[in-house]
Amino acid sequence: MSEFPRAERMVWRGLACTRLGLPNGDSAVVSDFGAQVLSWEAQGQERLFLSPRAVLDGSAPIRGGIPVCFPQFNQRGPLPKHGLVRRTPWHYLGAEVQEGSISASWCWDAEPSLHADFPHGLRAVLQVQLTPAGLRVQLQATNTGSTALAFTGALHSYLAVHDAETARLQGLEGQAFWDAARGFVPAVQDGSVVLGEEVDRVYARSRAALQLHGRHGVLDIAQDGAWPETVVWNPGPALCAQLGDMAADSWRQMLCVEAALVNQPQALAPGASWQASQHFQVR
Ligand SMILES: O=P(O)(O)OC[C@H]1O[C@@H](O)[C@H](O)[C@@H](O)[C@@H]1O
Repeated sequence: MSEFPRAERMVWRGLACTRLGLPNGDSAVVSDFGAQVLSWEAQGQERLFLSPRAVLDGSAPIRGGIPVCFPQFNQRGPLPKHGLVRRTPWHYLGAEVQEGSISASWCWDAEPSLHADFPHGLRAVLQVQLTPAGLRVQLQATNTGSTALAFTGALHSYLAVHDAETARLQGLEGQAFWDAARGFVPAVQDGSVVLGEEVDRVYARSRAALQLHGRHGVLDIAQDGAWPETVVWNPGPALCAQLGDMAADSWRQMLCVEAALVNQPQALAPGASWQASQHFQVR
């Protein structure tokens, strides 16, 4: 803890990271690998899930925290699942103190030669801002090449759940969705989302913040309109048992609530930029 907001470069569980800290004790740890937030502590509680079996040696995407899926969501295109940037180091740009808060940024650059299926110039910048009891993550994309491109993506936030029996996600009631775990059949959300069976749903974004209710209070989850969809994912016990980087009961400890761009790829003309953020606030 220190008197002022501060950013510290460090090695955290073997990974080059930046730790952001506030005078009230809140902190966030962000890895250069994937520009991935790995920990966010607010009001003395860890708010993100990081799998006890996460691979942290740079050989695979990290299971937990806030992976950045970009420039492709899931398997909706020819690139590796969830895109290129979650499996590679980003360049740390530095940190900036604002009144009562601190933010840090990372960038990732693609040249047309980077990947045969993505022959474009693209720059991604991720900014992570820590505020009292809050965390804002913003992704910016700029077409730095000479050809038009289109992308999909997500901030794949793994939120910590401390009591699977009573945890519930509110705020999606009445929203249209389809569930990849149930044959992609269009449906409308009835009531809260609870943990149990696998859910792999893509919802139309809700204008109002969602609320994750749990043992440690309520977490408000908001995303701006440039993320048109919200993905809610929990593998449930059967799929979780097949995931080598999850413990058998990890599905009971997390719920992914992802700010996403899935259904309609975003076009970017040469020189054009796009940006969108997701915001978490403990009540
Ligand atoms: O195991 P991965 O590649 O990190 O993906 C996890 C999940 O990510 C979600 O965003 C997808 O909707 C799921 O279909 C997918 O299984």
